[in-house]
Amino acid sequence: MQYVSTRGHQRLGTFTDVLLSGLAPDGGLAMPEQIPTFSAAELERLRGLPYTELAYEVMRPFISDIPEDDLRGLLRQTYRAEVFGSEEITPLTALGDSGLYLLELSGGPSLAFKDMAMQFLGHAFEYVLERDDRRVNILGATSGDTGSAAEYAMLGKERVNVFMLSPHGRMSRFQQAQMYSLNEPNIFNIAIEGVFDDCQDLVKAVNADAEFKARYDIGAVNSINWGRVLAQAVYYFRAYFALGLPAGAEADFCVPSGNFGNVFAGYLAKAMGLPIGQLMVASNENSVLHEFFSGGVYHVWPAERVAQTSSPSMDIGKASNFERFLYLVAGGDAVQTAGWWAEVGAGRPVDLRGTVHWDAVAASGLRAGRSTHADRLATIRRVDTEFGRLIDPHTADGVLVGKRFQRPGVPMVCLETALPAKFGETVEEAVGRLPERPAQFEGIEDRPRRCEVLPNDVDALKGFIAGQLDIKRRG
Ligand SMILES: Cc1ncc(COP(=O)(O)O)c(C=O)c1O
Ligand SMILES: N[C@@H](CCOP(=O)(O)O)C(=O)O
Repeated sequence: MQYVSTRGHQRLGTFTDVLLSGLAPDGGLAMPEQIPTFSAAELERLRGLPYTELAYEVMRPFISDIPEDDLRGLLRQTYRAEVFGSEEITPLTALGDSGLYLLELSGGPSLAFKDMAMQFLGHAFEYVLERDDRRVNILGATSGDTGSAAEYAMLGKERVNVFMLSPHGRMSRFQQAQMYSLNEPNIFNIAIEGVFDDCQDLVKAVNADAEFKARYDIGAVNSINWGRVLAQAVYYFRAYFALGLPAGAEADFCVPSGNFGNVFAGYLAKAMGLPIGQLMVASNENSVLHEFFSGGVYHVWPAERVAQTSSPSMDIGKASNFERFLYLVAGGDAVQTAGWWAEVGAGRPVDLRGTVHWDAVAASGLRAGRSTHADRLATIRRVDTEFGRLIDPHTADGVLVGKRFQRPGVPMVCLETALPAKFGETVEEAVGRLPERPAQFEGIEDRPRRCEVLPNDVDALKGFIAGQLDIKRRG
């Protein structure tokens, strides 16, 4: 399978090439040249497979440059009960007989769904770097969960350094502590004076400097990395089969969304033939995606408009992966996508109303809803009271929107994207008690912190990266 850029049909190589390179040289995102599909009979063959086997079947068509046995080995190394807390890896739990289900994705080391793909990336990076005798310096941006998942996945990996940008003071105390308390020679935490979108723009700006990128072997672990999206698609298949529906029957999914990576992975599963009906995008108060799906205009929000909310990982005004979705809406027309992103880059709206593209959006099954702080608290409280289940604020955004858009007789699977322990303050506000936290995280907020605060300035960031790598090189 070959990959191309969303902005120019530039050939980017095979899976391991795009795994290591992150953004395309033209600023676009990597997409497979075509999306392989499963027939109804093939889908039936996947029903009941253990997680690693299912992951192999879903991912294999996209990965032509890792031998079959090696890929199976990487997946077995990744998806283990000891790492994800259960043999099922992603258990599906019915919320009573409400027709709502929780897909549990947060049993991994950092207590958020990001581990599902990031653990795979950790093993895959190590495999490819050893095979090719290379090193990579990962530059990432986080609004709270990608950062810790990436750092836990890359801890102690000899050929990898992680430089992780986070918005200064905008994550939960637990999230900050998870990252900043690490004291490892290959992990560098950098708090940027800005919002998540500023952090992500810095990542893109560094990637746009081809000379710097090549000299310092810059790589990516955000969902701009195709490996993330691909590994995330697997659990949609898993959840669908766990519902035990008759062949071909539809299920709906609701996905708490910020950077549009998770829900795009669901769209990929749907495009591969999984019978997903509605795919709900649940936003918080930063409802730029809701604006698009309800009105047809995509107009990114400037940093000043992005509010600090109680589902902070979704405080995003410019959703990276949305570019992949619009590329598919345009039928893989990279020139059209590049045109739209020139508008986005200039801060202007992309208006699809009345166009064939808007018809394609309507046919995609994606819909959106949004939630507020009060909704979030009420949903956490209701799910606790009615179903005896404590959920985190992001999952609550999803459950609220999922319930709103439920169709009679069609199961609605809500993705649980983090454990409540990460957001104790908000959960306590909702139900009057703190959530349980795993023993290894007791007192984490009191541990010493290691984090560099930098201005929102690309040259300052490049200087920091170059300086730290020089120090390491000199030993
Ligand atoms: C807990 C949680 N929920 C939801 C999201 C939104 O997911 P995505 O950015 O893939 O849309 C994130 C961050 O990505 C998150 O950390
Ligand atoms: N919410 C994310 C933001 C980054 O998303 P990604 O999926 O593109 O890595 C976070 O928690 O960091």
